[in-house]
Order: sequence, then structure tokens, then C-alpha cells
Amino acid sequence: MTYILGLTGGIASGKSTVSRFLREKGARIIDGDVVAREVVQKNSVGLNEIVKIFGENYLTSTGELNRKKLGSLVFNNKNKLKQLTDITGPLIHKQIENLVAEAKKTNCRLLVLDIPLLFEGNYQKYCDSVMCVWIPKKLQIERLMARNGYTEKQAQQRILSQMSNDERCSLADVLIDNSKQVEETLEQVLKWLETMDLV
Ligand SMILES: CC(C)(COP(=O)(O)OP(=O)(O)OC[C@H]1O[C@@H](n2cnc3c(N)ncnc32)[C@H](O)[C@@H]1O)[C@@H](O)C(=O)NCCC(=O)NCCS
Ligand SMILES: Nc1ncnc2c1ncn2[C@@H]1O[C@H](COP(=O)(O)OP(=O)(O)OP(=O)(O)O)[C@@H](O)[C@H]1O
Repeated sequence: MTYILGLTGGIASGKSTVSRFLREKGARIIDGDVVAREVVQKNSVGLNEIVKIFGENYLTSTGELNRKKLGSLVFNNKNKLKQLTDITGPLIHKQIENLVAEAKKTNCRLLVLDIPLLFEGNYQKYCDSVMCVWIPKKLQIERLMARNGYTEKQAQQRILSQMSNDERCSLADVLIDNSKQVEETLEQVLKWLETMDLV
């Protein structure tokens, strides 16, 4: 039996840090951001739909999605963000369903769905339980600015496009506090793996 763990958290909360550790412990990972990129790659149905709605000026000179330009548009405008996710959402779901079915066939013990917008997009329906990586908003802004080179305003806009940390935490089954040293975070994850008999 494959146990399916949803892994979520606000932007720059530490999901990748936790999912890397789970991979080291033998888990198989499906990365929502990677899938979201695949469904809008060059010449895809997804990218064609985006061009229909947003126009060819959101393509680079080589015909790829201009992510930076589209990001500045949608993270400043909720209606545009909804138009985008109405296109990408169903395509991401379909691909995740395929990947989950494939992973189940291999009988892997632990499958992790690392999905930033897990609750917003209703991906919890594929999961046995959901782990949420949590950090306080102030630290989230600091880490996001340091990692992505965003201004404080850009960091705030991304965070405001997502569910609040409190709401996300209240919906999750397991909370991981990533506000201290990484080692302390991974200890919490290891404890959960041991409790669930998944190591
Ligand atoms: C707008 C786009 C082109 C900007 O690309 P960019 O390279 O700047 O960001 P990237 O895709 O690496 O996402 C970084 C982070 O932004 C946040 N984010 C991405 N999409 C969204 C969204 N629709 N709503 C809120 N936050 C989002 C997530 O925390 C994600 O981890 C891109 O984010 C996109 O296509 N988003 C729509 C698809 C989607 O919903 N992805 C989330 C996967 S579950
Ligand atoms: N405990 C920690 N202490 C200090 N820095 C950390 C800690 N955990 C993660 N970071 C740093 O914070 C940033 C965000 O972490 P990470 O990339 O794991 O988050 P994420 O949730 O996967 O981000 P995204 O939402 O963009 O996918 C990275 O630069 C990472 O190195």
C-alpha cells in the first residue's frame, strides 16, 4: 500500500527543504511547481490557451512563456490570476492524477505530493494526510526577498495571492515549524515518519 502525503506551505516556507529530506528517506516526490511548468511548456495546449487569453506579448522571443512578465501581471490582479489558474488547474490535476496512478503501480511505500496551492486547488483529495510547513509571515518575507531577490512589496503580493498561513495550518493534519535551524525542522519530520512507521 502506498501512503500519500500532501506537503504544503506558503511560498518560501521550506517545502523543498522538507521534500528533499523525505526523498533521502526513500519517499517518491511529485513536485507541483514542476508539473505546473510542464503543462505550459512550449507548444503545449496550456500555453496556447494562455496566449489566447493574455496575448502573444506574454511569450519570449523563442516562444516560451514569459514567466516574469505574466507573474507581474497576475500577482497584482486577482481576476487575471483566476483566469490563469482556470487554464492551468485542470491540466495540473490531470497530470498529477496520472503521476499518482503510476507511482501506486510501483508500490512505493511513501508518495509525497509537494504542492504549494494544495488546499486552494483541492489536491488534498489525493492524500491520506497533509503536512504543512509553517514559518511566521515576517520570516517568510525575509526568506523570500533573500532567495528570489524580490522587493518587500513583491514578496507581500505573492504571499497575499495565497491562503493565509493560519487558514492553511488549520486545515492540515501535521504541522512542521521551520522557523528555527533546519536540523530542528527535519527532526520533527523524522519523528512523524517514525510514528507512522514509514522509515
Ligand atoms: C504566474 C507564473 C507564470 C509565475 O512564474 P514564476 O516562475 O515567477 O513562479 P513559479 O511558478 O516558480 O512559482 C513560485 C511560487 O509562486 C507561488 N504561486 C504560483 N502560482 C500561484 C498561484 N496561482 N497563486 C498563488 N501563488 C502561486 C507558489 O508558491 C509557487 O511555489 C507561474 O507561477 C504560474 O504559471 N502559476 C499558475 C500555475 C499554478 O497555479 N502553479 C502552482 C502549482 S500548484
Ligand atoms: N530553517 C531554515 N533556516 C534558514 N533558512 C531556511 C530554512 N529552511 C529553508 N530556508 C531557506 O528559505 C528559502 C525557502 O526554502 P524552500 O526553497 O525550501 O521553500 P519552498 O517552500 O520550497 O519555496 P517555494 O514555495 O518557492 O517552492 C530557501 O532559500 C532556503 O534555503
